[in-house]
Amino acid sequence: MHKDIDTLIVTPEDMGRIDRAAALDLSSYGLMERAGQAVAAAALRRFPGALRFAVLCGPGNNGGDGYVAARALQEAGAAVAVHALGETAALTGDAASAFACFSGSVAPLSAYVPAAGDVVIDALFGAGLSRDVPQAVADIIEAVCRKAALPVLAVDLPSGVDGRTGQVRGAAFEASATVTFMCRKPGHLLLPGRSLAGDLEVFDIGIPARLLARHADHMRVNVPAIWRLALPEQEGAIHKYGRGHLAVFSGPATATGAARLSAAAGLRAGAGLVTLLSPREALSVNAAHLTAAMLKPVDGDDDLSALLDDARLQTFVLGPGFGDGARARGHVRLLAEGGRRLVLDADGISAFRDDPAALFALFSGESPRLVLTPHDGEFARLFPDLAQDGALSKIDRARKAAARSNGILILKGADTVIAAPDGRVLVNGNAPPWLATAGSGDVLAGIVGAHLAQGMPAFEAAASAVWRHGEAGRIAGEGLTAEDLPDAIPPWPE
Ligand SMILES: NC(=O)C1=CN([C@@H]2O[C@H](COP(=O)(O)OP(=O)(O)OC[C@H]3O[C@@H](n4cnc5c(N)ncnc54)[C@H](OP(=O)(O)O)[C@@H]3O)[C@@H](O)[C@H]2O)[C@H](O)CC1
Ligand SMILES: [K+]
Repeated sequence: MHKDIDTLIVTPEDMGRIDRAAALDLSSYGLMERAGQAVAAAALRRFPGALRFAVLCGPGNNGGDGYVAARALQEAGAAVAVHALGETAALTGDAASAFACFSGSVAPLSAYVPAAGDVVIDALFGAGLSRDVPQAVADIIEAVCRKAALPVLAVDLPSGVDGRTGQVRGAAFEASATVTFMCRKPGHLLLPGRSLAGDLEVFDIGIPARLLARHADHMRVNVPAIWRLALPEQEGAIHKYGRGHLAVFSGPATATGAARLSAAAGLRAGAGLVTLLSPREALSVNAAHLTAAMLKPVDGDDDLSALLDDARLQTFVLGPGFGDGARARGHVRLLAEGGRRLVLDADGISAFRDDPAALFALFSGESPRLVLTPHDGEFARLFPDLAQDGALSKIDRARKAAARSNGILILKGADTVIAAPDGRVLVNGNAPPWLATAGSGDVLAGIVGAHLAQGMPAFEAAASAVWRHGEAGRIAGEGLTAEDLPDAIPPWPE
């Protein structure tokens, strides 16, 4: 995968390892000093009208960053009130040094009374939050965010947001902005953490990139640089079969629209040919609405078997509006045994709810050629134990599900996660909120199918599809319907 550290996502645990490795060569207090200075600079830049900065400092190194920021703000001539959670005498290591360098007074957290004109610098907990916040902190959060509605600048993470999962531990600040260090953490990208962090600034405190790359797991933000090298050939492949042939299964006559949305998206996303495989009873309704896509009758496994004699048909989308679970299972078996690539969505996923292992067995053992596109509810049907395990982050869930199914997982949502069986994970961030509309998932399945049909490896096909789908949502704009999305699919990024 691409090496740039700007896209790297690092868990708090890995960041701790990286800090310890960095401390062998660099002063760890130097890192804290730069972190705290960056927070003070962001505070002055973002809140020029602040009457006072209320710096709330916790018992660990997040609090240490707070003491450095408080000193820097004071030196800049700003009014500062510092409040500490717990005994400052109990501070150790770098946090104790940062506290010792701060010459102003420090009052207990409980004595903080939010005042109009205050900007709160939240340095209570960062990467080290290990359980629900204490009641005293929940009370302060309530007073600051709800009652006084003061602006908050969070140090590393809004206190209460779990950096590994993005989940709220008891209560969490809602920050206008967050300054984090070196790399984004999962909690900055996964909901609800992403929306609680506000504007995110990633500040380089001087940890060498080689340490980050060596100690980080394979998690990144989904940006074009990651899959650009896997894009299909743009020139030369003139023949339309050269751009791949995608086949999309239609549902019954009463539910054909979803598959047509997938088919339209597949054409727009670059498949040379798209064929809709329709039950005979739905042929006329499909024919009435199709222009560029072709149409073939498929009622049962015999029809499909005959079709699979055509070696040009390598890529299929099954699920949008499909309905019939038993038929879906039969088709999926034939496609798997025929070595085909498959995007399994919606009803295609639900068809395996009683025996997910049967699905995984069909696609085991080779490089992935199954792409699963569940939302949370569909995910729970195939992976009930993972869905119920509250300790897992969305990243963990997608990664474990990919390993179990030997498929690429697109775990959908406003914070869609894409995972491969080999452990690579991407978190998507370009989807506008209005993309969550009926039929949007059918369009995504069609784009993935088109990318697979053009010969992209499954992980890159999925990741680039999620990205283009997000861009299409942005381009189509607020108020879009799913019908608007295929035409808004952008060309490949430069
Ligand atoms: N490279 C970097 O990114 C740098 C980051 N820095 C900053 O350091 C923090 C992480 O510091 P750490 O000391 O590991 O963790 P915290 O300060 O976030 O919190 C640990 C202390 O908080 C206590 N704790 C944890 N959860 C709770 C809770 N729910 N209630 C009460 N107390 C809690 C914990 O106590 P334990 O009893 O669990 O031991 C600790 O006392 C990072 O976020 C950055 O801000 C550095 O500046 C250097 C570089
Ligand atoms: K914080």
